[in-house]
Amino acid sequence: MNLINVNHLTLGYEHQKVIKDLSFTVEKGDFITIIGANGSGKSTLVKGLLGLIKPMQGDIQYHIDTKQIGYMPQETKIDATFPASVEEIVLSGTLNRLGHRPFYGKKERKLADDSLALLDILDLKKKSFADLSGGQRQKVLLSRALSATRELLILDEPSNNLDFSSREEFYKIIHRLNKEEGITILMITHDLDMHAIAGNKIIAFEDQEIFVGKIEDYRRKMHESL
Ligand SMILES: Nc1ncnc2c1ncn2[C@@H]1O[C@H](COP(=O)(O)OP(=O)(O)OP(=O)(O)O)[C@@H](O)[C@H]1O
Repeated sequence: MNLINVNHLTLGYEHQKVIKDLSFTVEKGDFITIIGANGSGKSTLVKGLLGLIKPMQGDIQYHIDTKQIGYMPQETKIDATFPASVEEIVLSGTLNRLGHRPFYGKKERKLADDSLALLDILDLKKKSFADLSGGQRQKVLLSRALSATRELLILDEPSNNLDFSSREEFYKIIHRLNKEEGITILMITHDLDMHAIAGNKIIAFEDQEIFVGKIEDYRRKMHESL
């Protein structure tokens, strides 16, 4: 089942085209890794998928309620000294579900608790975000995205700033969410270690072209070009 169809998409800013004629599909259960050098267009693609910038050419067709797309930004884009508790941050993931109600209800609180429990960090609920380690903060931000949706998550460099073991743990969690919870994942990563690149599909921004395909085909291509 296709969740998103990207058709001949060209994206960019004013007169600069960053992504040209890109086509791919996001199917339910996919785990798509997005790699590429700094400035190659990864975040631009995510902005396009989130509807924050409009296609210059081509289009994106959604076969999913766009409210069911959860986004986890780079941790560096969040002020770590932001004076909020873990609970408040994770609850804010449910804002889209509130509609016209001004306050969080029982349902939202349960969802936030469930999301924390899913990542085994319910014990952090009352802590201040500012007091957490980098790895814990990433999990809190992932819990917030899970409070928004269990359908499709877009993760922007979730392993940024994490030490080796926290990174390994984080990748394991994301894989579990994909395999066991059936959550479709699109993940930007800077981690070019082929072992870290996992999932079933890859979008690789290269010098002259964008490779879209299966991870094993990408591995083979890289191997052949050595
Ligand atoms: N708001 C903007 N206005 C104009 N140009 C932009 C804007 N955001 C990004 N760009 C340009 O678009 C190109 C792609 O940037 P983008 O942020 O998508 O790259 P990226 O692959 O995500 O990089 P990084 O790995 O550093 O996050 C770059 O040349 C960048 O300067």
